[in-house]
Amino acid sequence: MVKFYLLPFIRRVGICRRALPPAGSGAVRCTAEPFDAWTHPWCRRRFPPVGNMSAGRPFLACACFFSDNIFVGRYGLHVRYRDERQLRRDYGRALRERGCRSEEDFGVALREIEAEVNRRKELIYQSVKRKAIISKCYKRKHPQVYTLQESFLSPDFLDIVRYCTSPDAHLHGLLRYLESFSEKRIYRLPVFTEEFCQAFVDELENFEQSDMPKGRPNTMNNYGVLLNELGMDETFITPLREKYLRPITALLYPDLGGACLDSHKAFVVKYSLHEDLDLSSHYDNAEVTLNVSLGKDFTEGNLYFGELSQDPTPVPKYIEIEHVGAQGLLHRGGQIHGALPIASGERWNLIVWMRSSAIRNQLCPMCNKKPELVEAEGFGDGFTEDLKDNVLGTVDLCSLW
Ligand SMILES: O=C(O)CCC(=O)C(=O)O
Ligand SMILES: [Fe+2]
Repeated sequence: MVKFYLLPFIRRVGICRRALPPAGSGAVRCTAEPFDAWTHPWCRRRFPPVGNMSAGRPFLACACFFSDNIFVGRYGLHVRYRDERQLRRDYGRALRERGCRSEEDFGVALREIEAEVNRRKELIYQSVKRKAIISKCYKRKHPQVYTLQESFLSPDFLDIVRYCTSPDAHLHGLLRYLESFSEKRIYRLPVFTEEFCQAFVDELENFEQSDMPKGRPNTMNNYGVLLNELGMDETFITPLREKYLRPITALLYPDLGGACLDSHKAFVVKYSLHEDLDLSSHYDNAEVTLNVSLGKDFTEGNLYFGELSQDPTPVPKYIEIEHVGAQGLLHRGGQIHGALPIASGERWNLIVWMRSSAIRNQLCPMCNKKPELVEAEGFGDGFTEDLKDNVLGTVDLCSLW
């Protein structure tokens, strides 16, 4: 495992809560984590503990985060960046075709890319700082929305979860409850109540209007809120994923680790006429994504979905899907997708990128290689040190959960 310079960073600000076990030490194998986990009502299987560890192992990131999938907004292009020469060689033509014609244009793009690489290198440190300030100084308007309660969830969603956790649940039975879109394994389901969505968006607007420090949700969305920085991970998103979503994804996406989605990155994206209007085509750093429409009032802004990133076709077939308030879409993270421009109003959507360490430890979905692991904070990018030498093995571990 590559030891990266992020750990000194983290230690310096005094927030490091763990030490990585020395490579190859028995500690990696430790699964004796106190399981205050969710227990499946019928099979009594226990799910991994809430928190930022997976079976006793800290979450990690892949080093490709600092060089791959860098989005050059002005040309709508994702690039891999090592140095200027490599950029000219690998992307000179694609950039020219997109309007980057002069040396001056190229210089501007290069500076944009370098700024993004530097932003990524500073990201953990900045995010930890923001989170600490928000937790100390931000005055919540609707404190109740920070802790998931069953009353926030649509009764139809609870029926679906009940079905999925019943002893004889199977995929075809579940599909009767969901709206399916083509063969792309995209499904619509009710998630929240309208009242919850309104209170949640009102809270997010209150935060947005405050003078608290704010990070960008991801490399492509400029507006919205990172929910871990707001303090919603442990009390809201983790129980939502573990107790409610995972029984559903276990049936829908068993091949993607749907039964063992053990971490996430959750954020809210916001589109309005004077901010972001749309979202370019991309795939998510996730095995499975949940996208819930929270409101407010808007027109247009549909999502579109193409092929899987690993199966590009010469003429990709896109389907367009409308947002339905308080309802969510589940899709594979690797499914190429984007959002069309809104024509009026404001659109807020909750996005949960759910990750399975058992799957991504084999292949990083962002660089398509065996991940080069680097230390990270919180859930990192959902990787863990490989258990391939462990007697449990990753597949067994997955089915244990
Ligand atoms: O705009 C949306 O609703 C989709 C956002 C999205 O795909 C993402 O942030 O990964
Ligand atoms: Fe996405």
